[in-house]
Amino acid sequence: MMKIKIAIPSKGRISEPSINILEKAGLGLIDKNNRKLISKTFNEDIEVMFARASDIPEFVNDGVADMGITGVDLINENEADVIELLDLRFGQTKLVLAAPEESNINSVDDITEEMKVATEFPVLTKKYLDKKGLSLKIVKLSGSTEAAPFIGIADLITDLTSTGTTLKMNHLQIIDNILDSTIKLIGNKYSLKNKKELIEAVSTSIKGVLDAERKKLIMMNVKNDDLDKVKEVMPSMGGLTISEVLSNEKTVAVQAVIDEKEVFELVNCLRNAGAKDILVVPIERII
Ligand SMILES: Nc1ncnc2c1ncn2[C@@H]1O[C@H](COP(=O)(O)OP(=O)(O)OP(=O)(O)O)[C@@H](O)[C@H]1O
Ligand SMILES: O=P(O)(O)OC[C@H]1O[C@H](OP(=O)(O)OP(=O)(O)O)[C@H](O)[C@@H]1O
Ligand SMILES: [Mg+2]
Repeated sequence: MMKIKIAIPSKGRISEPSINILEKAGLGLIDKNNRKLISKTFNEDIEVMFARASDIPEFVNDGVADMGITGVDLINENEADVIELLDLRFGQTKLVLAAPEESNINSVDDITEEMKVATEFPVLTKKYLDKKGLSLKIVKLSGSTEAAPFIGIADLITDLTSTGTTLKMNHLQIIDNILDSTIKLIGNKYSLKNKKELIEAVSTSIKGVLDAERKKLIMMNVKNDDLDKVKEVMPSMGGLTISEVLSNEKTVAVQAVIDEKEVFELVNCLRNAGAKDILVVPIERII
């Protein structure tokens, strides 16, 4: 019987969201708390392997794992030849080139060849510098890159930023954008052929979770006399389900899937149109 392994980050900021999305997709982890490297899931053909986010691109490239969850920054830094299956819509960040605010580097044009750049991303940084026709020395670090200019080991850095707080706290300013990154579900090229069905099943389930995140199920009771008014204010997407409620007054139950952005306004309109017992319910998956 075919089995697949999905590599997910064992720690760090993208570990928990990765586990959550698998759980919502129906792939709850059975051994997630006992520090095992491999966990079974609710599906006996699908296992999860815990790894560092930075190792996952290579593991999926090499087929150690059939699928994986990791960032675009790390996929590109490792030059992994993997298939991108889904954008998981979290971990938005940018790789930027930055210099001390109090320096005379205000744009790429101010960079000179004797300068050094510190980074956790030497491959992406080298490619970027090559494109700009610059051949600076790259100092490879494995964290706290923002401190490099102030301890005198580099003039510039490239690092990830999302809120911008870390750059600001370290008195650094952005000189250029190098890469936009989010977290992706990726697949091994060969597994995608040999284990197509299982991989597609995982991918479809996770896509269902993502689709559901922005939707709500809305349910209400409506007297027959008010039904036309209610129908008028409901958005047409996907159609309404209308079923008879057994009660003295002629009443129906109406339900529909709506965009979460519409909820606030719609609930008010529905009340004014005569809807009663309005329920707004989260949806786990839409397949
Ligand atoms: N500040 C950030 N905001 C959003 N996403 C980020 C940020 N920093 C990193 N990421 C994304 O998270 C991925 C994993 O980061 P990383 O492995 O560094 O985990 P971490 O949470 O920073 O833990 P660690 O303490 O091990 O560095 C990165 O490759 C990147 O895609
Ligand atoms: O723009 P911000 O929201 O401030 O985020 C940027 C910071 O987040 C990451 O560091 P992380 O917290 O992962 O620490 P690390 O350097 O130990 O990886 C990144 O390396 C930056 O330092
Ligand atoms: Mg980090």
